[in-house]
Amino acid sequence: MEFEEWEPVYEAICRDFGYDRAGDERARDCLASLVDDVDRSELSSVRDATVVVAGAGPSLTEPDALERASIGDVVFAASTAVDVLESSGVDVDCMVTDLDKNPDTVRRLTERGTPVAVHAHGDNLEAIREVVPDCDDEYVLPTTQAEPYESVKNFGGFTDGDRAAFLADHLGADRLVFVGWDFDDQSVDEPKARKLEWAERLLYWLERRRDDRFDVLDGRRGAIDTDAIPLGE
Ligand SMILES: Nc1ncnc2c1ncn2[C@@H]1O[C@H](COP(=O)(O)OP(=O)(O)OP(=O)(O)O)[C@@H](O)[C@H]1O
Ligand SMILES: Nc1nc2c(c(=O)[nH]1)N=C(CO)CN2
Ligand SMILES: [Mg+2]
Repeated sequence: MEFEEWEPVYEAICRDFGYDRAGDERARDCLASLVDDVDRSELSSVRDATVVVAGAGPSLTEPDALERASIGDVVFAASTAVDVLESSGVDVDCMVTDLDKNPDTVRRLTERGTPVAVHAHGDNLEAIREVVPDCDDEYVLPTTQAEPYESVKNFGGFTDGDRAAFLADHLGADRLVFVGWDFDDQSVDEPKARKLEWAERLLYWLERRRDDRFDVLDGRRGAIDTDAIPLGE
């Protein structure tokens, strides 16, 4: 996605959460100073593949979610969804994270050669400084929600899970299959519930860009009213 297309959505997110764009840019520049722009061919298997996009909602532990997770050619998992899947015997091909939950998993995956898309934003500068230097940076794919800069890319998306879907789309995935997504999770706090609202809105946007090649677990396809919550206006 070109930054010009993403920017109005980004501005709406910043307004909604009171994020400071300069803070996102500082974290992005720090990440750029830690990770070089190298060719990352290990994700080439995504092209034309069925990609499972795992969120870290409570339903991920249900047997039918784990069964669905094993039907994809490739598995992209957000944050702690990696630990849940791997403890159930489902291997993950790419992790997407802002480093706020399970840094040891991030280190372990890069050391074994599994790419981790590490997101820099205004509230995780310390985590970037702490975790990224310990990783095998050949397997760190640096991302930002601000304008891309040097090695740090912007594929679109906001929360760890929807960024995983935008990344898979960017890499040429054929079908996206969603597991572990609980938009109406009553156990989350208010800021997290608002993040999940954005995730839902952004996945609907992605769905419209992708036509049919989108498969949401619980029949939500097309059920989100974006007129009620305008995107980027
Ligand atoms: N019910 C849910 N609870 C948590 N995450 C969910 C849920 N449903 C889907 N997800 C997806 O799984 C991802 C889990 O990542 P994580 O819990 O680290 O959140 P995050 O995006 O870093 O936001 P936060 O700042 O609130 O932690 C979320 O980003 C979201 O996209
Ligand atoms: N500035 C800022 N940006 C974010 C934040 C956050 O807490 N602060 N959380 C996100 C969820 O992955 C994504 N982006
Ligand atoms: Mg996170």
